[in-house]
Amino acid sequence: MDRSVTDTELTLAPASAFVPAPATPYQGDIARYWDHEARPVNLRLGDVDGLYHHHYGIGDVDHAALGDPGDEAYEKRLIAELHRLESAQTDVLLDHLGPIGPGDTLVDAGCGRGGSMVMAHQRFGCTVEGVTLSAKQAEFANRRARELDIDGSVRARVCNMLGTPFETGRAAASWNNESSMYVDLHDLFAEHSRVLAVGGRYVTITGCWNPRYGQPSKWVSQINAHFECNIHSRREYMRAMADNRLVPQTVVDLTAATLPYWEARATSSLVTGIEEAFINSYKDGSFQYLLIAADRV
Ligand SMILES: C[S@@+](CC[C@H](N)C(=O)[O-])C[C@H]1O[C@@H](n2cnc3c(N)ncnc32)[C@H](O)[C@@H]1O
Ligand SMILES: CC(C)=CCC/C(C)=C/COP(=O)(O)OP(=O)(O)O
Ligand SMILES: [Mg+2]
Repeated sequence: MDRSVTDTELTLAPASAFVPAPATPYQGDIARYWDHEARPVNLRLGDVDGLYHHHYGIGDVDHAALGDPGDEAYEKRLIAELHRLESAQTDVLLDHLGPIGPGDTLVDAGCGRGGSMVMAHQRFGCTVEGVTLSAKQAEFANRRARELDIDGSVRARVCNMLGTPFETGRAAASWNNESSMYVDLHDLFAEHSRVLAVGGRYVTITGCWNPRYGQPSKWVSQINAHFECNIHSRREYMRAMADNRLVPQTVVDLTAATLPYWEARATSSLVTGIEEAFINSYKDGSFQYLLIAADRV
């Protein structure tokens, strides 16, 4: 396992005070990437209701709510609509966590600015522990939790998801929301398997390349270069889960459900230039947007 800090160090330090050294030079690059990230497509969407996401949306665009593209307020409505679809994505992930009660603890591996953690706490009343490589993201998530007065239940730490300080066998559920493409899947699932209670639930929503296409397409390579990540194949997910006592219970292909989000986003003023790669790779079958829910057995 790839540990960068000891349990004792994390127990003694307040959540935000201690920033461990990255376990690898790559992780240092990723920490810097997210420390400096401030794209309007993320901040302006988060400003809609204070839930800040770094993942994509699913579901149909409500064209009636959007109204006439010629209207002055159209762009504002489009931003609200894209944000609604991103929160809908989190809702679907949470739907697959199983029965969670207020006494339970959940783990968000690669928690970003914490939008999914807040939504999980608001739905279940439970404790949510998040980890991110970025000190800026952890500070942001913890500040939002304080503003919402839920900092007793929702906490982000700067920590490598491959070596967390969480107790073995305690978490009722854990997830990766678009964060598994930054790590080796065998190392990742070994750590989820360790922290989860037997019978606990693991859920990921992820983009993966489709082995039926053959190899990663040029669009998939473009997405990797854009985000400095390393998208895995669907087959790798299944194999690494099977090797780590995670048995897929549900696999949902969300590819068709995410296309309306991308097509709407491509028309907005907040485009980042990566929209074409997502749309083309989803359409040519080389890339899939999947939810996998697995039981820890
Ligand atoms: C695309 S963002 C997703 C954020 C969040 N899950 C969401 O849905 O808004 C990827 C996140 O993974 C985190 N990450 C990448 N590699 C990591 C690692 N080895 N340990 C912890 N976090 C990691 C990044 O710091 C970032 O917060
Ligand atoms: C599905 C895949 C392959 C995801 C890669 C991980 C990633 C960068 C997700 C979105 O983050 P973001 O919300 O910061 O990105 P953007 O700025 O494009 O909205
Ligand atoms: Mg985004």
